[in-house]
Amino acid sequence: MSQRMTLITSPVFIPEAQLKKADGFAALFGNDKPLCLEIGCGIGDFVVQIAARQPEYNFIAIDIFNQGCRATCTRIEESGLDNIRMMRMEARYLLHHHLGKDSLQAIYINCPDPWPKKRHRKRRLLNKSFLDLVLYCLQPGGILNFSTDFVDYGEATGELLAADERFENLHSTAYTHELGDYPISKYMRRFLDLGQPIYLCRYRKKEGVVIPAPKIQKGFRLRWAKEDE
Ligand SMILES: C[S@@+](CC[C@H](N)C(=O)[O-])C[C@H]1O[C@@H](n2cnc3c(N)ncnc32)[C@H](O)[C@@H]1O
Repeated sequence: MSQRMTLITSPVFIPEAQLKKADGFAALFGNDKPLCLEIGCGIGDFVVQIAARQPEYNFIAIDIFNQGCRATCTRIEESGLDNIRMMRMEARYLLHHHLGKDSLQAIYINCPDPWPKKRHRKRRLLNKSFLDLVLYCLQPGGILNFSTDFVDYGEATGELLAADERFENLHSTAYTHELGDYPISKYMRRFLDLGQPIYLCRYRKKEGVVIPAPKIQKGFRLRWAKEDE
């Protein structure tokens, strides 16, 4: 799908070159609070809710969709919160190139693209090799949070995580429909309003788990418009 590109000049938007120049996220935020990441933040409604509740953490929100990045920047600015930054970046690219071993306190992935056709399932973000990368970047005790409205994606991810001994399940079942105080994103709201349950998985990386550095997979670097570089 082609995107209508607009230049993002928001002070909370961090082009990759700025991150490289700053030499890390602590310098960007001006403090070394633990870092959390939301992947595929859409219009940014979730990250603003979670960051407002947790001022003791810094949050990076990423999306590959230029218009979503714009909307997120506007939301962050309107919130007045100083613990969120937005980047237009592909998840695996960011994790491999800018977030290292044990660098994240939490990862949030809400309603990722479900790729419902069987022949497209291999394009889904959540799979075994992605989990290796997630585990490498999460610090011991760090939490992976995943939600989806899509039955097959929820069941498959719940099974994958429950079978992975490197994680401790924060719920008593592989996934749950009980959201508790978990913030509701735009897509989650849309499906809840239609009466469809959300599948929520929350898993903690166990202490003492050793993850070898995952190999970079080819083929996921997207081409950016010049102005976002
Ligand atoms: C279905 S929307 C969900 C948006 C939001 N999380 C919500 O729940 O309202 C999925 C979002 O993930 C983004 N996305 C898809 N693949 C991505 C990737 N590999 N890295 C970063 N963002 C991605 C899309 O651009 C889109 O904005």
